[in-house]
Amino acid sequence: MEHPVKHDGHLNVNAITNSQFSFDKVKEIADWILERVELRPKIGIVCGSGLGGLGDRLVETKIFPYSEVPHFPKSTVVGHKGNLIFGKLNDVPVVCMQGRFHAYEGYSNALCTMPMKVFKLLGLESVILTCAAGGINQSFEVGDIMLIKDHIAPLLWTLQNPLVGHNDDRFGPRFPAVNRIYTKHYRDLIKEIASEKSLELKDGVYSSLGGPCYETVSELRGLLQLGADAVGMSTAHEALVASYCGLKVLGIALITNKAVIEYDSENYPNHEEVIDTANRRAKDLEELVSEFVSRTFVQKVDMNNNEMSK
Ligand SMILES: O=P(O)(O)O[C@H]1O[C@H](CO)[C@@H](O)[C@H]1O
Ligand code: HPA
Repeated sequence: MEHPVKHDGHLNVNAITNSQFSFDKVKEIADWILERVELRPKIGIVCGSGLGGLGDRLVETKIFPYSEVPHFPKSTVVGHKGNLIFGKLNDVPVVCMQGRFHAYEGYSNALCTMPMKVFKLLGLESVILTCAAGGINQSFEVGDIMLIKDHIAPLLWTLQNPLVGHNDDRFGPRFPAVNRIYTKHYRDLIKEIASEKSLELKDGVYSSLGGPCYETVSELRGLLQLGADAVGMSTAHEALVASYCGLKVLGIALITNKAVIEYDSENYPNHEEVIDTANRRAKDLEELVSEFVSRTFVQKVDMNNNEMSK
């Protein structure tokens, strides 16, 4: 597709636009993968900080370190291993990103969300985004698991939005609606699974800022006023691009620390606590996700059989 903005015969690609990942470039990545893997998963999983154990649960795997995948950058954050894994989770074919890319690593939001476009071209229908987050909601405890029902992402209100730039309709529409990013029937299903497992699931709004610094007390108070329950530095832009690409989205945040909303408190957030909590609580989250994956798959097979018998 012809890019509308040209300068001296070259594409006028700003540092931060989705033009960095044109359809052809994303297709090159997807084709490279498809040539090397036989599995054709419908579900993708992104592992948040310290939550890479989900990837280790896969069997019959084919593992690509990000360094081997064309146009994939390095994962530089502790708790993000940097592997793209194809395999089976609870007998269901999945692709798992064991580690994500963050804007504070120096990557544009277009790059951070590029894997969602790759997922689309791999033929995926859904993505499960997991993340570590600080609990702003004062009733949340460290270790709680929060189902994301919506997000507040101030950076997406600016030209840092990864959809800024030439729109390629093969990915999604120019003006996507974003009031239903986190798929309702996925949220209902995971609540049902959690209740069967007697696991308490909080429901809340995830907010995301750019990082890498944690938030000031006043920023957190502001986010609380806006209706945020948790805060992190990822996920919202991935959810946006996944939904724009037509993927169904499930978002789960592990509350790894309490956001400090008292001035002059002795407490402060730190990545060691984030990783420790994630390691401690990963098992419940992994089991929830595994069960969710097999139930959605079974529902899908049922639906297809019903469709075929009609
Ligand atoms: O969102 P994930 O990748 O889970 O990680 C969260 O944890 C890190 C901060 O401790 C930040 O990267 C924040 O976004
Ligand atoms: N703030 C931002 N990102 C985070 C936090 C936090 O408190 N905890 C985990 N990721």
